[in-house]
Amino acid sequence: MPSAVDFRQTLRRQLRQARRHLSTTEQSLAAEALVKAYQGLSSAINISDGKNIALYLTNDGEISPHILCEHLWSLGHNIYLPVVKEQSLDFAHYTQQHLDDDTLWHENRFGIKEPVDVSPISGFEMDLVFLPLVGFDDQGGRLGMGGGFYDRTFANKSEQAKPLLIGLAHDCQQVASLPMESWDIPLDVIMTPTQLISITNHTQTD
Ligand SMILES: Nc1nc2c(c(=O)[nH]1)N(C=O)[C@@H](CNc1ccc(C(=O)N[C@@H](CCC(=O)O)C(=O)O)cc1)CN2
Ligand SMILES: Nc1ncnc2c1ncn2[C@@H]1O[C@H](COP(=O)(O)OP(=O)(O)OP(=O)(O)O)[C@@H](O)[C@H]1O
Repeated sequence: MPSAVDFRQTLRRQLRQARRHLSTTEQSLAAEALVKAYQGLSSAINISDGKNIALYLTNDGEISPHILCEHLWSLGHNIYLPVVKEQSLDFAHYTQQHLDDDTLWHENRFGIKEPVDVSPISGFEMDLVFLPLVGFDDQGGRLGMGGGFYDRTFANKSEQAKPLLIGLAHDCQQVASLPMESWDIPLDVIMTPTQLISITNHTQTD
């Protein structure tokens, strides 16, 4: 019988392939649809101005938060991107200046760009964290790239405490049920181009 680890690896390979095979048009429409999904979220919970919000730069066919990012900047939120440490993540401030200045960036060991920031801050200083993912289920289960970075970063988070963890995904990344491991931190919300799935009870972010 295949082990749970083998099962996660097989699923990871299949779901990564599925998202990489989406067309450029499908990717653009999906990125745009996230703004609508976010508007649904912010009308359901109270997200006041000037929040600290973590996004990510798209990689390997992930749904792109770049249009959502422009929207959040326009609302006056502070945007952060993950910075890979040894085994977990800190978050670096990301501003519109980064869009046209290559010197403000460097590449991490996975070839993903990170803002150069001498004092990135802890994930617990975020109000909302949008997480990339490979697979999800409707119970808040998340399968990531396999590094355990987000799980370690939020390992001591109690339910209800900030930040609100929101998985972003294409619809083709949904699976019926993911086997949860002891270290897996469940998502509070999942946003796809067509769904806003709320797992925990949250009425506001402050
Ligand atoms: N866009 C994005 N940023 C992210 C993550 C992510 O999943 N997506 N992470 C989520 O934790 C962290 C980085 N973890 C990652 C783990 C593996 C790979 C990856 O592409 N692995 C390749 C091998 C690349 C290499 O070693 O050079 C692979 O498995 O094919 C990327 C990011 C922080 N930033
Ligand atoms: N809190 C933790 N403490 C110690 N090890 C952990 C913790 N969280 C995860 N790990 C380890 O990280 C490894 C990868 O975990 P997992 O497969 O759940 O990563 P992932 O969620 O897919 O990755 P990512 O969050 O980077 O996208 C596991 O082998 C697990 O042992």
